[in-house]
Amino acid sequence: MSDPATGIERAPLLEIDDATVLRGDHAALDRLTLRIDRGEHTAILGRNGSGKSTLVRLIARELHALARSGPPAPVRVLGHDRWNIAELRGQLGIVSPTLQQQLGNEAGNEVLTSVESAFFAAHDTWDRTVSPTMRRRALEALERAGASSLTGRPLASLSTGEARRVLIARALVHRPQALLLDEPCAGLDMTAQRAFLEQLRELARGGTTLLMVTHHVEEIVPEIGRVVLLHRGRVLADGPCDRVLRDEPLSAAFEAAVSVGQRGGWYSAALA
Ligand SMILES: Nc1ncnc2c1ncn2[C@@H]1O[C@H](COP(=O)(O)OP(=O)(O)OP(=O)(O)O)[C@@H](O)[C@H]1O
Repeated sequence: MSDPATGIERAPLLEIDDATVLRGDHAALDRLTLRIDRGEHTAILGRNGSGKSTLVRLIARELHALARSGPPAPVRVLGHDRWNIAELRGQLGIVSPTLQQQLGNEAGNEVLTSVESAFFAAHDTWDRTVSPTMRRRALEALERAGASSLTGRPLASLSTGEARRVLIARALVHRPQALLLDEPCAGLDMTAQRAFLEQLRELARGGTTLLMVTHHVEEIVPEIGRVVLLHRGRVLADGPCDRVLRDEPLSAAFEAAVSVGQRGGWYSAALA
């Protein structure tokens, strides 16, 4: 869909329509319907096993919804249901534990080289000449991810938090409209977590839409205006933070008495 006034594509960032994903003989996502607009910073929150990683892998085309006859397609990103993986990554940068593991496998590489290699992954080419434009964009992505100072270091020497920043830089190199972040703070201590979240806030303020998938309320940055609570593969609650991040919905989602606190735009949760 395009805006007649501007000609700019206005399709939502993400549309999931009645999608069921089986893992084993069990529906990890059960007739899930979700629409997220561009610029709508959103957290998808749920306890272990609620279907969060399955959702990320569905969006990333690593898993597929059950086939059904007729439109609409179960997953559309920016209005399109048929993307090749490289094109998709150009529009929606993905930061996930799987990708972090892949980065770990390149441990011998240097940081800038690793970020530049994202261009070749996206274009599936044998010619690996780094043009001046590619170098400029890789350096710019490192800067935006707060990772410029890591240039020159081998990946193997980086801490978990530093490696996560390099992963974000790799996602940003294509200047995507949005970042899909699966458990972005896993493995970070509280200082590294806050510094990393501040970097995400910068990106959000700079126009990159954040889609954050997490089981930690504390990771929901103040820029995020909408929370989708996932429970047993279904949407349990969906709405503004001040409506969803409350004792009652979180207690239902986590199947325990949860008490929610709020301070300066940040939320916290603990067992009551
Ligand atoms: N390979 C698999 N085979 C069978 N069942 C699976 C498989 N992977 C996941 N599941 C099941 O699918 C459901 C959703 O799993 P998923 O990994 O999406 O949850 P999650 O919310 O990401 O959990 P976590 O927070 O622990 O990462 C769970 O019940 C899980 O046991």
